[in-house]
Amino acid sequence: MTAAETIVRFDEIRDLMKSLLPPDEEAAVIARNRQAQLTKPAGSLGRLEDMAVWLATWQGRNPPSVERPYTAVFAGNHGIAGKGVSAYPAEVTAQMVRNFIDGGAAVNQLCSLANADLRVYEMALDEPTGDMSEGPAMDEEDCARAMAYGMMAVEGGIDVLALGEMGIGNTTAAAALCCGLYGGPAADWVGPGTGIDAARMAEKARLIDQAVALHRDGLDDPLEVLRRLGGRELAAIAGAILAARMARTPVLLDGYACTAAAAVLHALDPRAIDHCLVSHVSAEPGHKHLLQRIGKEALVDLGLRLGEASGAMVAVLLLKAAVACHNGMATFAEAAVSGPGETS
Ligand SMILES: Cc1cc2ncn([C@H]3O[C@H](COP(=O)(O)O)[C@@H](O)[C@H]3O)c2cc1C
Ligand SMILES: O=C(O)c1cccnc1
Repeated sequence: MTAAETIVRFDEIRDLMKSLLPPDEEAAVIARNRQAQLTKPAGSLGRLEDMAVWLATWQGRNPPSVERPYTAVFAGNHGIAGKGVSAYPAEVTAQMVRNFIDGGAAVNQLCSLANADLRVYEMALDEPTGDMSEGPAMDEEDCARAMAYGMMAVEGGIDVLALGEMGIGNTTAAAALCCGLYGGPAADWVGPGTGIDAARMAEKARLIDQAVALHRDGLDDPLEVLRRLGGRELAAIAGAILAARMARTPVLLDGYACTAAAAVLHALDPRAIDHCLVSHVSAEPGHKHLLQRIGKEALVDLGLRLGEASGAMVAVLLLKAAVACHNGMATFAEAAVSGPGETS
């Protein structure tokens, strides 16, 4: 495999996409069989059962474990933020990075609760990407390097990788990625983000429509969509998802911005995000449409619209619940409990 630190071109990313590890079907069968023997009516733990089987399948081992969750939050700044698309100023990105380091953000509290290591990856915050409504957000090297940076965040020995982002203006980038990948008017994909009013939301959509029109000749290629309409933190998320696949590390995606980054890989090859679960459905309205496009159902709907991997961390807690039951419960035989239709 190409060493991530040397990647500067999309062709190198395309090469990596050719060697996606398949699911470990043997691990999946073992986990599913175990679920069938545990002391509960068949299927009664619902999606907790699926989560345990998913974890075993993509970790490629039984029993699956969630002792070492790792949370990566990528931070980037966006040229389009200068056009008033967010309720908050661009400085907040760097200020929130400081807050993450000092332990004061929502994601810090959730990581403490889940016993997860949190790492924040700052990506050239003083040099925002280009304004997509006037030109490409990034050149190929900047975008490929951002993806490679995300790949390097994936270390060995991680049980599950929770991904998140921080970047004022990035719900605009997320909506633009969706428009670029799936088409439709931007109004179908935009939302209030940090809390803009209807007039600013209309302007947000107008700017995205302008950007998509400007870049229309390059939008057949999902990596070009990412380069022209995305952002560094979103490219890094895509890179981290890809590297996690190579490392047999299951991934929990966060909200709209994070899923939009994953959708770029899905557009390149629908199998590329099979090892990812969508943690929650964001209150950002485009997220629901996006989940339909990529064929995934979120674990929960809590009305979150924060980002930072906050929803992914709630999902880590659910995953811990799933694994505790899966690994710790007695089987019918062990507990001498009669199975369905058995008489004692
Ligand atoms: C204090 C604060 C903390 C945040 N944590 C995540 N976001 C979230 O809001 C931003 C996206 O919304 P928009 O596109 O409207 O700018 C991202 O940085 C995202 O992670 C935050 C935003 C703020 C203001
Ligand atoms: O769902 C998200 O990713 C989201 C929503 C609002 C603000 N920031 C992120």
